[in-house]
Amino acid sequence: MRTVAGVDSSTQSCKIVICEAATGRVLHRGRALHPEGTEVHPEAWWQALREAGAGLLEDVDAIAVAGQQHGLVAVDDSGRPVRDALLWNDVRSAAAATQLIQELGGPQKWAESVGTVPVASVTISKLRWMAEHEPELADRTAQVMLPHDWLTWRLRGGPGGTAMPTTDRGDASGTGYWSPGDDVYRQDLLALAFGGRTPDLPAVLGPAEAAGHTPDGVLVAAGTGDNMGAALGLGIAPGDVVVSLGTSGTAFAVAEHPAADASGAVAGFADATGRFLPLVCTLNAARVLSATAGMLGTDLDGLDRLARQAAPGSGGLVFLPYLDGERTPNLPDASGSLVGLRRQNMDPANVARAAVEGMLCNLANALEELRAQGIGAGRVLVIGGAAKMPVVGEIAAQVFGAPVTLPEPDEYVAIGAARQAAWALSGTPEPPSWPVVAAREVPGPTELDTGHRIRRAYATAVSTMNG
Ligand SMILES: Nc1ncnc2c1ncn2[C@@H]1O[C@H](COP(=O)(O)OP(=O)(O)O)[C@@H](O)[C@H]1O
Ligand SMILES: O=C(CO)[C@@H](O)[C@H](O)COP(=O)(O)O
Repeated sequence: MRTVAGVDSSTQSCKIVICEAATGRVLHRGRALHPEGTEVHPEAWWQALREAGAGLLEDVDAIAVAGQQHGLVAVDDSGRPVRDALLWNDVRSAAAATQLIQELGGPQKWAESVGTVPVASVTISKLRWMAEHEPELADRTAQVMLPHDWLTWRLRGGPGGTAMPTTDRGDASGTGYWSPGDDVYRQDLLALAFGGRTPDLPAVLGPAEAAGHTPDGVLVAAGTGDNMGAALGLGIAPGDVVVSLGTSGTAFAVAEHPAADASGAVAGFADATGRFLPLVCTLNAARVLSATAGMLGTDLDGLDRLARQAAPGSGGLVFLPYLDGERTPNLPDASGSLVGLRRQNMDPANVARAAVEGMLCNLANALEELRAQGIGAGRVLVIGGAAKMPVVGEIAAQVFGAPVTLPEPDEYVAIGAARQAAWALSGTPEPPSWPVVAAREVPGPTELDTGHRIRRAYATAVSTMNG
């Protein structure tokens, strides 16, 4: 039996699944935590991968890594990182993004050039920040790569070895200097951002192409970004929209054509199959719930119980979930707020429910941004750590005003990476057909008024906050 490993190197942890290559059956799982913070040394991801894969990776036939998108890994001419990686959720590059938009002639130009209008998260904004604030490190930067590129290279020997770094279309599309429409690096934009410097960039591999082999001879597939991995793991159909509630909240769909949204809300990414992955990303999702649970002196099960005790609308409380700033809407310096407190509604149950409603209203707006670009209209699948909380699926249906599909909780990013590894191993034109993911349906609301009321209250609180 041939087996493949899929790695999800996401913000908070590294998760690994070992699957039967022909069928996708998951045989083993591993997990290890990543360090906290928005700056992380890339070797910490490698250590976590080794810890999560201990005793699992020796006998696999192929492996692929799907990683958190956008993180800036800058290395010197010996391949060693010149600083800790700046992650997608590090907002220090917000002003750099604004400068870049102005310098190219506005958001439309960016949307047309690379499908994405820069925000703090995007790699190109981080390069500009580094050029401005750490010019001596920028001068030492010989090559720039992404978290999954680093791990893929590390698997193949990394610094000191003979292998050259690689990436794929999906992850390259989140850099801001690769065009998904034209399939080329935009060296001019790289130079614009990085003070005229043009460090080396990894070769962009096709979907089923292999990056190479580990020193032990295991095939290493191209890998991809974590959201692209989830799309491949779920095997979504045209029209399906995935809402992922991990550290980030994302809403995305597979599309035949690249997106170019000048409003900046929808990022026009590429996917891991040769198509495209228009995506809206929020900075705040699952950790809104863990932080609220902590504040209320309970755990996630306790938060679920409390949220069920409150009525829809949380007695008039609105929780704006911008605890880590926000990316969509683009409010990098925002903080969270609890709006509408009265003596009568000020209890843990209302606060718990308001946190879930607030997180999901932010994602409901993301779904609307996709719809405004003509994307979606089919099933809404909710995945990610926070989807494990039972009340989340119910409130999602209410706030989205539609039925919600809850795939059986699993590591779909890692499964997608494993499927990519099986694809590279098989050499077939299409990915191996793995079984349809088991899912539970939460019916849409019997009346739409309650959901509308919750979303109106949320929109009012947002516009009051924006002055
Ligand atoms: N039962 C649960 N209810 C709510 N949140 C959960 C639950 N289980 C895990 N989480 C949260 O999910 C998050 C991890 O989800 P995951 O999708 O793995 O994120 P990431 O890929 O960003 O690392 C953590 O913030 C964790 O607190
Ligand atoms: O920046 C984005 C998407 O553009 C994030 O979705 C990151 O890819 C991190 O993902 P998670 O760790 O939250 O899964």
